[in-house]
Amino acid sequence: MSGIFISFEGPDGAGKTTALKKLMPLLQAKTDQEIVLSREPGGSPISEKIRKIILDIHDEEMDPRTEALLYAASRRQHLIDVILPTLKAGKIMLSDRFVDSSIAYQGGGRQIGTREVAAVNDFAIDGHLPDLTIYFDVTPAVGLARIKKDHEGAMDRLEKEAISFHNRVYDSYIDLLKENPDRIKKIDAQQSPEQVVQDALKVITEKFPETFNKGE
Ligand SMILES: Nc1ncnc2c1ncn2[C@@H]1O[C@H](COP(=O)(O)OP(=O)(O)OP(=O)(O)O)[C@@H](O)[C@H]1O
Ligand SMILES: Cc1cn([C@H]2C[C@H](O)[C@@H](COP(=O)(O)O)O2)c(=O)[nH]c1=O
Repeated sequence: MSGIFISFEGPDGAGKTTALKKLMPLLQAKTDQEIVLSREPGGSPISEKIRKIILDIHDEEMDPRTEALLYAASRRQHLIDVILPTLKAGKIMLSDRFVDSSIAYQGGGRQIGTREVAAVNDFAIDGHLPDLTIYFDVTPAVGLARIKKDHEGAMDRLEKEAISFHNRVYDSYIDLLKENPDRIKKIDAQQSPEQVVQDALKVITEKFPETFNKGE
């Protein structure tokens, strides 16, 4: 039995974390394969340590390329510690963010360049791309308003960036969607939380009908 790797992407405040919590039990009810949920940056002990450095609001002077390398390093360790063992065991891996986040945030947002950031990440991921990526589409204005309402006083270093940064991230995601129509599927994340979960469930079960076939 081979595993399935699904990543979840979107601008800050898109609602991925909220949706994943509700999606997990719904998906698990449709398959006998175990589902593992993780996140980036982080997801394993070393990667979580790197996460703290990257998102620390006091690291104002962090160079953009240092930031890109840290995200890639965190990703590499997460891949080795969690993603590959999960897939090798025939389980289903759900990751809240993966390589597309680096292309959008560091490539586009930080203006390092998508090819440059992809090259660094090629070294880190060694060809291991998700089988499916669900992109939560929300405008930066809506996403940031949600975050401000939720935890304005505890916003991280990336969330605190200017709206121009978040607009570039958004534009890069749209480019990624156009460039990867088979792998990346968009859902409207400005709908109600319940509808967002239903749409994500539909995309996943339609893509892998033989895996998510319980209770049909
Ligand atoms: N569909 C929705 N409509 C309105 N508010 C939502 C919706 N989904 C999530 N939210 C709210 O938006 C905020 C951000 O949601 P969440 O943390 O799930 O987003 P996220 O994609 O994980 O963000 P980030 O990547 O920035 O951590 C939370 O306060 C959450 O309750
Ligand atoms: C993986 C990854 C993430 N980011 C950014 C995106 C968010 O602003 C934070 C992560 O916080 P979250 O609340 O866990 O979503 O980091 C990035 O810039 N590059 C990446 O590769």
